[in-house]
Amino acid sequence: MIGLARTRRAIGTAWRGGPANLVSYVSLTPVIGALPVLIAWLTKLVLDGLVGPPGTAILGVAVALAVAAIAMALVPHLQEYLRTEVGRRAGLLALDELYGGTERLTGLRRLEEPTFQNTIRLAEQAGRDGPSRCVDGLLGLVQAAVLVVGFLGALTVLNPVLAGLVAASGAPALLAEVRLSRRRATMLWEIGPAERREMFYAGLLTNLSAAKEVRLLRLGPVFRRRMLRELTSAGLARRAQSRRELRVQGLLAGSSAVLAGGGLVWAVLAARSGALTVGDVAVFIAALAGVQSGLAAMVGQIASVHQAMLLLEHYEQVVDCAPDLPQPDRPLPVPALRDGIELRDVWFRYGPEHPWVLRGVNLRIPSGQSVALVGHNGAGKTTLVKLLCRFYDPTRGAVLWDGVDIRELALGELRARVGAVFQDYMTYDLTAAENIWLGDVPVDGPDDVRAEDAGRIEDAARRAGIHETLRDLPRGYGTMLSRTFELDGDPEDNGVLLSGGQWQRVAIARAVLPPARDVLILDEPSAGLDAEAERDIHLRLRAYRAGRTSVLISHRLGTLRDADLIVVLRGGQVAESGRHAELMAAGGVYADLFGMQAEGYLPLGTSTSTSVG
Ligand SMILES: Nc1ncnc2c1ncn2[C@@H]1O[C@H](COP(=O)(O)OP(=O)(O)OP(=O)(O)O)[C@@H](O)[C@H]1O
Repeated sequence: MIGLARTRRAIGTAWRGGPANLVSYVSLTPVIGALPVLIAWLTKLVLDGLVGPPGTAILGVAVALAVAAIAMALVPHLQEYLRTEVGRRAGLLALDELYGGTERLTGLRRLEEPTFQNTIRLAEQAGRDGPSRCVDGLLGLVQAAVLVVGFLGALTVLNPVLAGLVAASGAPALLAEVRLSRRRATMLWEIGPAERREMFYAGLLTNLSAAKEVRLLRLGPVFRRRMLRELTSAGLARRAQSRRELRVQGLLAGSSAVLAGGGLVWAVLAARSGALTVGDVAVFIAALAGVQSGLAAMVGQIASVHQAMLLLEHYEQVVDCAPDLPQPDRPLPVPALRDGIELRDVWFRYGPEHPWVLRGVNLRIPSGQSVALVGHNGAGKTTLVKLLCRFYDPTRGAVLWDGVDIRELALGELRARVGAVFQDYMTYDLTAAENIWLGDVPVDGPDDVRAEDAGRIEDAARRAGIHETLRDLPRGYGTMLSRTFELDGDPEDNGVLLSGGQWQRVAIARAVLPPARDVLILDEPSAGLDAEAERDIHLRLRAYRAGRTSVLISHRLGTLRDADLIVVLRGGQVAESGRHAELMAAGGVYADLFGMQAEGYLPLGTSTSTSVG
């Protein structure tokens, strides 16, 4: 049943890719199957005519044979063109569907599962050629079946026993091939992790972003050896499979050859005794070879369809995957934030096997105010803001938007109201303008920057203090910020690389491009900036944030002094909260951390107790 549904789906994809191509491809298939049978019979008639009594009319048969031979020479090329065209278009649709499926995964959890990554890799493989392999296999099966039936008919006329034997020899071959293909699909799944690791190590050897460390730490040899180790282990599994196939297919081919040899001897002896004509011998030889090769092709196609089906299972797992974040039947619209966001007794861990990161956090982020999150590394600050964006749902408790649980809200609308610069922001191998423009791309809008976007892109760059730098690049905002791709295929244009701080400003420009986000999250927005630039960006962002709700994370506590509320996370809970002066007066964790940082800026031997606060 599943196989039927999968076949229907594969054919449906090929049909949607181009019905005319598919119909032509299908129509040619039985023709190609029948042509060799026709040619063999016409050959027999010509041969019998030649050795028969003088005056037998063979010209018409000879012309028909020539036409059939010409068709046999040309039609397969046309079929091959149609086959690849159907495959190309079906692959395009299937991949579109596949990545559409991954878009339904609005959270991060599934993407963090290694098994799901393996599934995606095989699904991509299956999406690229699975539907076309299915269609090719089915049509190949029809083509081979026409050939087999035609020749089997001829063989039955000449030697019914041998015809029966040859036909029966197909059954064990079919069983063996289906088992082999199942084994092959399992092997592909099993070597998936090794192949992904192999690609990872190979990538490290050539990635620009890894190049500095790889060279300085001379990691090339270790990564190369690890890559080879993974490749070898995958290769061993592939070799075991190849050997298995060699054994089985060798045995099958050997028994076919013995059968064919026996048949040939019989035909020659029968011709000697006058039971067969020369033409009969010719058609017998062609029929024997035709039935055997047709059966082998049928078995091969069945195995190929079977394997494509097994791989399409991974494809379906991705395309039909349920959303990783439950969606309400009727999501509520997300109005502009009026009151504030509240975390109510939020508990969170990344999985049942992981430790708790947040343990009953209660926190209010009032609308229009700036809230700073402070805490040691791993305290859960980034995790908390990821929950605000609903990349994950709390394990217990709730995040409320103006009193409504964000699980009840339309996720797209919620995210449209939240802007963020994460610690691990993206650096896109695209132009400067595109790197900023990506901050506000309408879902159904154009795929490229338009001339009229230039003004707001520059405004955002100005707000992030990066306008002059981008303007002065060789091609201004049209300069490629990458050495990986050239601009418009121009080999002369290598693009430029920005410094870490400059990239950070580009990421900030991307976040502040939209006219108004209700909430702005800045996770270490100035970590890569020098002191002057840090002050500059904070002044700019303060002006931009004025009156908006913002959540700031920074280890440089000086930049958080003016926040309306400073929240210290410790042990997965809110350890203390208040304004800077209150927390300093309380003398708790924040005061300690602030004091330690301030000490670093004082002359050696000076105490902070009297100097900061
Ligand atoms: N995707 C993840 N899967 C499993 N554990 C994670 C994941 N992301 C973070 N963690 C763990 O959760 C804890 C909190 O991480 P988080 O990034 O929230 O800390 P943070 O306070 O932002 O730290 P930092 O100041 O270093 O940025 C850490 O122990 C981390 O190892």
